[in-house]
Amino acid sequence: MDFQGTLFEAPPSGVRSFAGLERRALSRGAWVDVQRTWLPGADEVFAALVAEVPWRAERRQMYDREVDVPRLLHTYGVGEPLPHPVLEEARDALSDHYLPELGEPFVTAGCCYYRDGRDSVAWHGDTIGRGRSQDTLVAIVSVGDPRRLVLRPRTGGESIAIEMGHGDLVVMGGSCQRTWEHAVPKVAHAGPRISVQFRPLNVF
Ligand SMILES: O=C(O)CCC(=O)C(=O)O
Ligand SMILES: [Fe+2]
Repeated sequence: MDFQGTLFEAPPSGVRSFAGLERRALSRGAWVDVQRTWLPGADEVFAALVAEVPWRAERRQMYDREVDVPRLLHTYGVGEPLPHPVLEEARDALSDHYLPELGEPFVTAGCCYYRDGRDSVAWHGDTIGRGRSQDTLVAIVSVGDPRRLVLRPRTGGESIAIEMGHGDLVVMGGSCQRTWEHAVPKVAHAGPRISVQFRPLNVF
């Protein structure tokens, strides 16, 4: 390798490049796409999200008591500006790239803040709304410490795990929300991680 070689290396790909996207077909028409280190400026995006998202803790009823949902949340609805311009570019690039399959744009951005390894989300599908009955896509951009996204078929069977690292893109597609479930399990040690999930209209 001569010195000049490094001068001609490809620049960081940015959100318009899906060249490294890898699709993994799951059963029953579900699939996941993974593109590592996709989001440029992931450090800056992480800092902007920590500082600017109006994070709220949710409570939910668990048997006879109310408990904290173990992560902080905020959702940006249709037309609401996102806390960093790169996230808007990312959403628009995803809308363009997946248009042939999805047939509509991504319009909302759900944000989740996992403060440490005790924060998590239990097994679920994003089935409030159309995900219950129709194929759809949910695109996740992850920043901060890596955490595992685990997926399992609803009918039973082996689960798979995908590590979501700083700047990675993971897209769940096809029947994934209704035929599979996903979770982010607790771990003994983890620093903060923020997930941004882009969804089309009426998918939650
Ligand atoms: O943390 C993640 O990336 C996944 C979050 C998730 O599945 C959800 O909020 O529906
Ligand atoms: Fe989900």
